[in-house]
Amino acid sequence: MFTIQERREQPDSEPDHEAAEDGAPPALAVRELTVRYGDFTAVNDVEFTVGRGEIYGLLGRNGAGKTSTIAAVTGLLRPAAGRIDVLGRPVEPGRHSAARLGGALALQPQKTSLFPRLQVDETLHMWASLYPDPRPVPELIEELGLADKARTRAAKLSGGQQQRLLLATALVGNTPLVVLDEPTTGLDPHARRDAWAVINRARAGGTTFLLSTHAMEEAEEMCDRLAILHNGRLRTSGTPAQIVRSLTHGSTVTVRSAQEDLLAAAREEFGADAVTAQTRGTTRPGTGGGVPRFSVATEQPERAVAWFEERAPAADVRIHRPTLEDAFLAATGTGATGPDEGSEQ
Ligand SMILES: Nc1ncnc2c1ncn2[C@@H]1O[C@H](COP(=O)(O)OP(=O)(O)OP(=O)(O)O)[C@@H](O)[C@H]1O
Repeated sequence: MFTIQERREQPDSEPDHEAAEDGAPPALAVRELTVRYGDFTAVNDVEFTVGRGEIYGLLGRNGAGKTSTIAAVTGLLRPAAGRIDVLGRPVEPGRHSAARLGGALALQPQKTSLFPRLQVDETLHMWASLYPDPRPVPELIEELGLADKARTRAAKLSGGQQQRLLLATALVGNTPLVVLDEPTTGLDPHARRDAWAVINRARAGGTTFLLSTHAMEEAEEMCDRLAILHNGRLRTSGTPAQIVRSLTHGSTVTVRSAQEDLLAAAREEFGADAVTAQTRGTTRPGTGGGVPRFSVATEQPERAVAWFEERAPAADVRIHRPTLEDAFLAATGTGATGPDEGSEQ
């Protein structure tokens, strides 16, 4: 667990996104946001800021409050409390709030928003007509890999093709801020990477993205910064590397070896506290289950591996570096405590 103080001391701590150097307001500022459904509080005092040209990710377990946050940001629901500014202008909730923001913001619609009888090109022309400065539809159809489906009705697209069409409807507005709710769910690995490339190209052109995702690889690859929501609260935020560092305990080297003195030697070399003997697991043939195992917590895994290679050349030695998924599990597991701890303030 970490504190705000600790995070501030990190050398690559987050830049201040309150305002760009030229004094321009950030793409998105969410302050003290609370969303309630009746008596139930789905989003509780959440704050974050997205700088211009950033890709900012919202992570959280099912029901954590991501979609509710997005709905408030895009003006689709009226928050119980808080303030949301897009490019310095307050979001006023209402059915046409995105349009009222003067084409500043586009939201990827839900699949149910597709008109089943409209063709791909017709769908995109319809969405393009809602914005003051839309992107050319044929160009976007090409970019999203839908050229051979341009004249196909939405109802006849596969699930993944519909997902790509939805991403295209969010991008066709050519807006400074694009909000995507799980943009790559249901896409095959090729299509997912194509979608990432499309998003990255738009970002290179200056577009800012707020996106929610359950895909840790996507969050790590795509997002400049992330916020993890847990039970409606902002649990932590920062760059993926900062979040991994702050919520995990460094690298581990796991060792399997039948060499009898190795465990004792490792305790002497790395310190008894750093070495954890594992209880024997499976003894299925070929799994190595019968061979004693232990792990070494270390900040210098390569040095530890070199030490084992010299000391026990036959040992099976592997490095496990903590991942964003490890950090996510630590932040949102049943043991996760202190929802405010480490929040970006
Ligand atoms: N219209 C609604 N009425 C009542 N409760 C709602 C409504 N919409 C969402 N909730 C509740 O608010 C909480 C947050 O829901 P939300 O959809 O924001 O979560 P999420 O993080 O987007 O989840 P998921 O990853 O499953 O999409 C959940 O407990 C959900 O049941």
